[in-house]
This record gives sequence, C-alpha cells and structure tokens, in this order.
Amino acid sequence: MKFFNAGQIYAADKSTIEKQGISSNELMERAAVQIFNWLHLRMQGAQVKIHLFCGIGNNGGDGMALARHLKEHGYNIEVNVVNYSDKRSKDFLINLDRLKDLKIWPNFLERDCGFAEIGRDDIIVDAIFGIGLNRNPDPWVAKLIQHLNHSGAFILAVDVPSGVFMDKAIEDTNAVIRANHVLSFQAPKLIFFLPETGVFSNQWEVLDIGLDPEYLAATETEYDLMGKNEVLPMYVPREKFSHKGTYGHSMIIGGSYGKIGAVALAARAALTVGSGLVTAYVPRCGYVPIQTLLPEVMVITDKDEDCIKSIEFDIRPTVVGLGVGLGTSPETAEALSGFLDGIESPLVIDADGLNLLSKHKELLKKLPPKTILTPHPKELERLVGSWKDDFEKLKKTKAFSKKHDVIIVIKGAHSITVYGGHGYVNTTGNPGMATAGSGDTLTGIITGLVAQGYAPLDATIFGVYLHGRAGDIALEQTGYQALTASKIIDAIGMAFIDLFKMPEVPEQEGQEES
Ligand SMILES: NC(=O)C1=CN([C@@H]2O[C@H](COP(=O)(O)OP(=O)(O)OC[C@H]3O[C@@H](n4cnc5c(N)ncnc54)[C@H](O)[C@@H]3O)[C@@H](O)[C@H]2O)[C@@H](O)CC1
Ligand SMILES: Nc1ncnc2c1ncn2[C@@H]1O[C@H](COP(=O)(O)OP(=O)(O)O)[C@@H](O)[C@H]1O
Ligand SMILES: [K+]
Repeated sequence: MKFFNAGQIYAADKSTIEKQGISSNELMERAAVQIFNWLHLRMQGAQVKIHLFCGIGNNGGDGMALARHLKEHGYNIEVNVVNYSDKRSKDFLINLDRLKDLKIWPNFLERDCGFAEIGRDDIIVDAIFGIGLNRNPDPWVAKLIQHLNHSGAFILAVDVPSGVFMDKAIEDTNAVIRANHVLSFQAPKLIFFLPETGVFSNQWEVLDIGLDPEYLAATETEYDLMGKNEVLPMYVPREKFSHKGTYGHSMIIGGSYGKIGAVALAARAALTVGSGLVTAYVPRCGYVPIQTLLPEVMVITDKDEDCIKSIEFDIRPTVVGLGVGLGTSPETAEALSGFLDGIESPLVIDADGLNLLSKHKELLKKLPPKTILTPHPKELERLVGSWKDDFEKLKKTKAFSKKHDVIIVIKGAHSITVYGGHGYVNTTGNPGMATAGSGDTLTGIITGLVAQGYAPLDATIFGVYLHGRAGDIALEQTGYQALTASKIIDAIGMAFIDLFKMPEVPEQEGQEES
C-alpha cells in the first residue's frame, strides 16, 4: 500500500473530481457518509452524547456533513465550530448552511471563550484540522485540544488527529489530539507509523472514498506499507528436484566470551528460514555450546579463545551475517578490516558489526554494494549521527544509504527498510519482541533468505515481515512478557504457512486489535 503525501492527496482529489464529474462537495459528502456509516454500524442509534469539533477548512466540512447525517438519524449531537481563522473553505460553508437548514446552530468557539464540560462516557469527533495544517495551532486551540484530551471521552479523529503535520515533526505535543481511533481517507498516513507521531493515532482504519484509481496506481510514492499482499510476490518456492546446495550456505560470524548465544540464535534462525547449510564462525569458547545446541550447524573457530581476532576460513559461503555478540575490541576491528578486503559474498551486518563500522568509518568504503545493515535506533545514531526528529532520521538514513549503497533497516515497532530514496514500512511485530536476542534472530532470518537467492532488498523486506509475523504468532501462546527470541524462531514455520492462509474476514493491514 502506498503512503501519499499531502500534495498527492490534493492532486488525487482534483483528478477524481474531473474524471468522475463530481463537485468537491460531493467528494466531501462521500467522506462524511463513510464516517457516518462507520459510527452508525457501531452505535445503532445509541443516545450517547456526540460532541463534534469542526475547524473551518475541509476537515471541518467533513465534520459538519457528518453532523447533518447524525442529526437526520436521531443521534444526540452538539456541534462546535473551532473558529481559528476567517478563511472558511467553500465546502465548509455549504455544509454549515445545510446544517442550519436542519435548525442546528453550532457553538462558535473563539479565543478566550470557555469550554463546556465533556463527560467521560461521551464521544468526541475531532474534525478540527486535517492534512492542511501548515503551522502550529494558536495557543487557545491548543488549550481546547488539551481540554478534549483530558476529558476521558472516546476521541474519533477524522482523517488525522488534529495537530499533526503530514511531513514534519510536531513542535508542541500539547497541541495534538490523542485519538483513540482515526478514520483515514483512502490510504493510511506515514505519520501513523513513526514513533513520535504514531502515539497520537492509537488505532487507525482506512475508509475508501473512491479516489481516482488510475491516479493512485500511477503515482510513485516515497514510502510503502508492506503487508502480506506486498511481500507474498517476493516468496521463493522450494523446487521438487532441489538439494541442500540449492538453498545456499549461510555463515554467521560473531560471538565473544559470554555472548555466544547471539550466534546460536542467528544461526538457528538462518537454518529455520530455509538456508541449505549454516556455519558459525566463533571464538574457541563458542565451539562446544554451538555444537551442543545446534547439531545441524557446522562450526569454525577463531584461533583466540575469547574473541574473534582473525577471520579466516577456506569455505565459500553464499552470504555472511556478521556482528552479533562480536564485541568491539581493536583486534576484532583489525580482523573485520582484513576480512572486508577479501570479501566475495553478500553481507548482513548487525550489532557490534555496526558499532565497529561507526568506530572505524573507513571500513564503510570496503562494504560490498547492497550490504544490509540492521541497526536499532542507538546503533543507527552512531552510524549516521543524531537527529532532531523522525523526519530528519529518515532523511539522514536515506542519505547514508545512497552514499554507501547500503540497505538499512531502522528497527522499531514499525521497522522501516530504507534503500536509496525509498522506505518500506513493516506492518508486523509487537511489543513482546522488545526482548534480548530478537534482533539476532532477524539477522539470521535475513542472512538465511539471501542464502536461498532472495535479492538483498527482497530478503530484507521479506525477512523483517516474517520476523514480525513469527513474533505475532508466538505471542498467541506466550503473551507479551514471556515472548523470547527462541519462541520467535519456533514460530517461523507458522509464519511461512500463514503467508498462504486467506483471512476469514478481510483484514485491514497494520490495524491493531483493541
Ligand atoms: N481526498 C481526501 O482525502 C479528502 C479530504 N477531505 C478533507 O479535507 C481535509 C483537508 O482540508 P483542508 O485542505 O481544507 O485543510 P484542513 O481542514 O486540514 O485545515 C484548514 C485550513 O486552515 C489553514 N490552517 C492550517 N494550519 C492552521 C493553523 N495552525 N491555524 C489556523 N489555520 C490553519 C490552512 O490554510 C488549511 O487550509 C482532509 O484532511 C480531509 O478531512 C474531504 O473533505 C474530501 C476528500
Ligand atoms: N515494540 C515493538 N514492536 C514490534 N517490534 C519490536 C518492538 N520492539 C522491538 N521490536 C523488534 O525486535 C527487534 C529488536 O532488535 P534489537 O534491539 O537489535 O535486539 P537485540 O539486540 O536484543 O537482538 C527488532 O527487529 C525490532 O523491530
Ligand atoms: K482531524
């Protein structure tokens, strides 16, 4: 699914209006009817008080049109116009008049006015600002937003939570609606998936308002949302007349005294994802544990007992996953530098492998094209430098990816794979995965996919999806707290099977269950 920016959404509106021969107000009416249907299905005429807060632009116009439908169906509503500007939109005015025709007189809220009490059991419809917000709301509007947030009432936001910008960070978090549910028109917005803005849209859902499908299909976007439909075409099927050599040889290089488990997790994940062969390259102290834990995995040891000091072997792996549990000693850095000089296979780098690259930036020049880097935010900061907000983080990551021709996974609640100017936002995963070794597992998964012939970018996007899906499946047995990295690996098989299961009822990608 594509993430359209505000300019593209306005262009889609225009194209829809022209091609379908409708007025902009008819498009607004479609949007309002969709929201009304959503509410009506759930409320079935219940007389809970609904407070609508409408701005004076088209987001407010949606709210006004919704108010009319609610009134016509006998709902208990109160309409407030948040009169923050006199530049009222044409369609807002049309819908204000149509509301007045029904003898509904909204309260006009202005600077210095008081705000009426809202009961905890009431419902608030937030139609103050939509995607047109272009500067911080006035302090009195921020005060109103705080009043709504503190009311304890359920807040349903129209299109976006009022106060979020589509393409830049929030400056005053007190001036943003904390929505319980967002009904987003036509497509989800990128801001629902970024940590700083996502917290304001607890749950979201997309309402199809029939925007011009040709325009939507032809328009290139900077970011895509990767759900099952998007990753399924990347799946590489197993061939009948294949053998273990067909599915590649993964080598996991890492480990140090006390951190051999990280290699065990990555190696087991590579094997479980389907790599034909897996070899672990570890310091000598890792020999017995890996051989005992993983009979399927071969082991090559460094000369040193406790940490890797030289990376030398006489096999030719299809791919190398490097860095988990590795440590960052100067001897290990030296070993990495020598290894990169002669590297012939694709490379996945995680954890201390990334920290070594950050400490010795000259090593970046030695990376093979399309090397896959999987940093968590702290490791990313060491690589690309600090950022002031999520948007700058993405910008810096893209620049870094372009400069060094690397694929970067920004790990988090919604991990984002960045390659060049493009970002792929993952839909799977859950907070139970914030646990030791969960990242090592991802390294193994991506390495094992590259081994089987997945192109590096596909392996990364597909691997991130599969890792999250395995975490979601494991969660059903463990709950959040007891979810461990080993349980994620155990569920990889089910995550593959799940790729080909059709949902019983159509599911909305990325939507969290309440
Ligand atoms: N294709 C779609 O997605 C459709 C969107 N519609 C609605 O249209 C909305 C966008 O409407 P608008 O472009 O009118 O914008 P908004 O309603 O989001 O904002 C209102 C206007 O206020 C001004 N403004 C921005 N920031 C301000 C601030 N801090 N203080 C005071 N004034 C400020 C802007 O000039 C803006 O045009 C969408 O979010 C959605 O609700 C629907 O009506 C129809 C179809
Ligand atoms: N709240 C969350 N929701 C979804 N996934 C998460 C969440 N927290 C962490 N994860 C995932 O778990 C993994 C953690 O990786 P990392 O921090 O490197 O762990 P470790 O170093 O312990 O292996 C990442 O893939 C990340 O996307
Ligand atoms: K809104």
